[in-house]
Amino acid sequence: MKIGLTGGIASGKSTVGALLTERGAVVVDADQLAREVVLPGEPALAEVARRFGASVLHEDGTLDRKALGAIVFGDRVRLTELEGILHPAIRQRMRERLDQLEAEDPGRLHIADVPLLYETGQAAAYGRVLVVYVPREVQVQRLAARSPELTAEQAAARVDLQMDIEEKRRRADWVVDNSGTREETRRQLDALWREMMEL
Ligand SMILES: CC(C)(COP(=O)(O)OP(=O)(O)OC[C@H]1O[C@@H](n2cnc3c(N)ncnc32)[C@H](O)[C@@H]1O)[C@@H](O)C(=O)NCCC(=O)NCCS
Ligand SMILES: Nc1ncnc2c1ncn2[C@@H]1O[C@H](COP(=O)(O)OP(=O)(O)OP(=O)(O)O)[C@@H](O)[C@H]1O
Repeated sequence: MKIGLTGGIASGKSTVGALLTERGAVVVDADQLAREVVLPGEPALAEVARRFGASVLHEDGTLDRKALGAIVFGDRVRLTELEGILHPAIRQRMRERLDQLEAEDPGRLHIADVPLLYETGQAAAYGRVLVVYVPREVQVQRLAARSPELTAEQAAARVDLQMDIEEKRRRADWVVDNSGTREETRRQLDALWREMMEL
């Protein structure tokens, strides 16, 4: 069965993904695929450069992610334009990667870490969805701590570009609350893993 892993920005998806990997799951990260589809030579990179201009490229032709982020995370219309270029390519790659991994090793649990799983209407593609939850204030705090270049307002604005995390928690099949210590999260994962193994 394919399982979806989601949450909000800086809620702890990668942290939980690593705990699941430790236990034997195979996790495919949509943020990683989003990087692959804009590598030099990929059609999506050419399209991004055409629409957003040379200022979003480094001198060697690779994507300047910080420069592009500074444009799109401050402008919903431009973010939607970027998503229109990248999301179809990311989705296709996710499907291919999961199918390939499942064919190679059907006994394992295959998990897709997709930050925008609910926003992009993909929940139905997964048998179960696990949401990594922290309250909005903790999201903003951890995002600001991880990205010192952002002001508190910019960190809050990035959080608010996504669906409210309380709504994601309501829609979830499983919830891991990552607002406590890493040890507390690990303990929740141990219990959840036993449940997952019985699927
Ligand atoms: C704008 C880009 C180049 C900035 O790159 P950067 O390396 O600084 O950030 P990174 O990709 O690691 O994303 C960090 C986090 O930002 C959030 N985020 C990314 N894209 C979006 C988006 N379209 N809407 C809301 N939040 C987003 C996610 O929580 C993600 O985990 C990049 O985020 C991007 O290409 N975004 C569009 C593709 C997309 O929607 N990716 C989300 C996963 S499918
Ligand atoms: N339980 C915790 N206690 C304290 N800090 C934590 C905890 N879990 C994660 N963090 C920190 O919070 C930040 C966000 O965690 P992580 O990168 O796992 O989130 P994410 O949901 O994958 O983020 P994004 O979607 O933005 O890539 C990281 O700096 C991480 O080290």
